[in-house]
Amino acid sequence: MVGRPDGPRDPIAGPDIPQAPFPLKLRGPVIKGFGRGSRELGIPTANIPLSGLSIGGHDDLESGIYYGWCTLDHSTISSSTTSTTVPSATDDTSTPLKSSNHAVADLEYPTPHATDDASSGNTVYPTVLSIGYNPYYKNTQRSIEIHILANFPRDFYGATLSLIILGFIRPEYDYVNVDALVEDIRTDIRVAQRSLEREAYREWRADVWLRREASAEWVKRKGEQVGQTDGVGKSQME
Ligand SMILES: Cc1cc2nc3c(=O)[nH]c(=O)nc-3n(C[C@H](O)[C@H](O)[C@H](O)COP(=O)(O)O)c2cc1C
Ligand SMILES: Nc1ncnc2c1ncn2[C@@H]1O[C@H](COP(=O)(O)OP(=O)(O)O)[C@@H](O)[C@H]1O
Repeated sequence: MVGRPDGPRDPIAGPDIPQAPFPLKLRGPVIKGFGRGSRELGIPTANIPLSGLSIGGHDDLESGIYYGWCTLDHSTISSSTTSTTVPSATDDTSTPLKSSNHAVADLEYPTPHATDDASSGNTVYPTVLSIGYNPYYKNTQRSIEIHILANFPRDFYGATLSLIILGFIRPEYDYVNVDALVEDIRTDIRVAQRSLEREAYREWRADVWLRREASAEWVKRKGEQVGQTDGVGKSQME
């Protein structure tokens, strides 16, 4: 795996209009990751199961850092987030630490866009995400890790996260230390923010995929498929 190349980063990623394979539409329940995002990096990332990529047949999507829009449906939290039922990517069954975002606390996040009434689950957030093996940590399993450009008062494990990926920023790299990784993620956040401000990217916030009705329908169908015992998702380690 390559280390990060020297030199300045581009301020914007991707063409003025999203091009194939984008948009990519993913959905899944927020599950536990390795607990490093908040604790070690100060940048929380919401993980969804790898099976989220299968929805559009994107299992072989290139690993790397992407940006897009997402929504959260909090209504699935109460039914699927006790300490025993949240699917976990680790063997760690301890209560997750309260999220901490100290490495990005100074970044100004835009006011989220409400396509509808915010309490109805249709608040659309800009996101930057990593799909891959986190070479700095040498993971053996691929994971989908989504940092939402917003400040949340508490964790939302079990929420259903719907995502539209619109662009690719860079491949994953290994780093000399954690500060170098954090610095690049901070740049990714700014790149994502600027890239999404373009009109042809902004208009995707209104897509039906991000609406609560679409996620509710998906949760219902998934429940019918797997039965009541399995909850709404699988662990990403499966
Ligand atoms: C925008 C973004 C870029 C990232 N880039 C890299 C990278 O280049 N190399 C890497 O090893 N990990 C990268 N990561 C992944 C972090 O290492 C990962 O989020 C962290 O290990 C937390 O994992 P956890 O949520 O499973 O605890 C990136 C994460 C984000 C959100
Ligand atoms: N801005 C944010 N973006 C993503 N997740 C957030 C954010 N703020 C709080 N969270 C919460 O923090 C959790 C991620 O914290 P993290 O330390 O990375 O743990 P994990 O390894 O379990 O993913 C998410 O699952 C979510 O519940």
